[in-house]
Amino acid sequence: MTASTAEVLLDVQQASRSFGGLKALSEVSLHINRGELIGLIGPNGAGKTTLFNLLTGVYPPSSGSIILNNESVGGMKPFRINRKGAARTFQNIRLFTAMTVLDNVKIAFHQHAKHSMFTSMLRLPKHFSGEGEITQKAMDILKIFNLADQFDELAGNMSYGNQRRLEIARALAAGPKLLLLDEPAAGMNPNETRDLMNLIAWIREEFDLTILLIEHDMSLVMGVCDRIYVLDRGMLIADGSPLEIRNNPKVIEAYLGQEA
Ligand SMILES: Nc1ncnc2c1ncn2[C@@H]1O[C@H](COP(=O)(O)OP(=O)(O)OP(=O)(O)O)[C@@H](O)[C@H]1O
Repeated sequence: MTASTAEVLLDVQQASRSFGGLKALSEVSLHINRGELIGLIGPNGAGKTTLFNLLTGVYPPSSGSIILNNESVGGMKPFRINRKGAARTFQNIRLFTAMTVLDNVKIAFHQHAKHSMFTSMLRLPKHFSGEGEITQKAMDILKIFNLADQFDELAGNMSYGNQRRLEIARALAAGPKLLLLDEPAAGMNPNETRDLMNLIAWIREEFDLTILLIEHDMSLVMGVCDRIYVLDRGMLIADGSPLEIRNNPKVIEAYLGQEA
C-alpha cells in the first residue's frame, strides 16, 4: 500500500534487514497516520523488534527507506531519531534500577536537552533551563502514571508492572510524536494489562501521540488498535482492522503454526 496523504507520520518502504544469512525483515512496507494507534503483531521471531530497531536507529536497514515526519531517518543514530520525534520502550526493561523513580524521568529530560544543545543551541527549549521546572514536569508525568507517590523509591525496587509503566513515562519525557512500545504488557497480570491498555489509549489523546505497539498476544491489541500489521518470518502477511486481522486465514495459520 502507498502512503499518499499529508497525514502520514511514518512511511516505511521496502525495508529489509539481514543478520549474516538470516533475513530478519524482507521488504516490509507500512505507514502510520498521525494520531493512529497501530498494532504490530506476529509469532516469535517474526521480526517485530528488528523493525523497531530499524525505526529507532539501533540498526540501519540493509535496504529500503524510513521516512519520519517527511524526513528520511533510515540509518540515523538513535539519539538523532529520538530528537526527530520517535521514542521507544524495550521488551526487556531498561531502567536505571539504582536511581530513583523521579531521577529516571528527569534524566530523560536532561538527555533530551543535552542533545538539543549539541545539535542546536538555538533550539534549546526554554523549559529545559531550570532544574525545578524539570522536576515539576517529571512529577507531572509520574502523576499520570500513578507513580508520583513512589517518586523517591529506587526504580529497581518497584513492582514489575510499575517498572513497565515507568519506562513509558520516561519515553514520554522526550516529547515524542511517535511512541514505539515493545510488548509493554509483557509479564503483567490480566488486570495490570487491561489498565495499561486503557492508559495507552488515554495518553494517545492527551499527548497527541501516534503509537506503534508490538504485541504477540493478538487478543490484547484487538481492543485498542485502529489498525494492525502482521509480520511472520520477516514478511508482512496482513494489515487491516482488528476484525479483518482476526478473520484473516494467513494470520490464523501463522499463529496456529506457532502453537503446533
Ligand atoms: N542482532 C541480531 N543478530 C542476529 N540475529 C538477530 C538479531 N536480531 C534479531 N535477530 C533474528 O532475527 C529474527 C527476528 O527477531 P526479532 O527479535 O525481530 O523477532 P520478534 O518478532 O521481535 O520476536 P519475539 O516476539 O520473540 O520478540 C530472529 O530469528 C532473531 O533471532
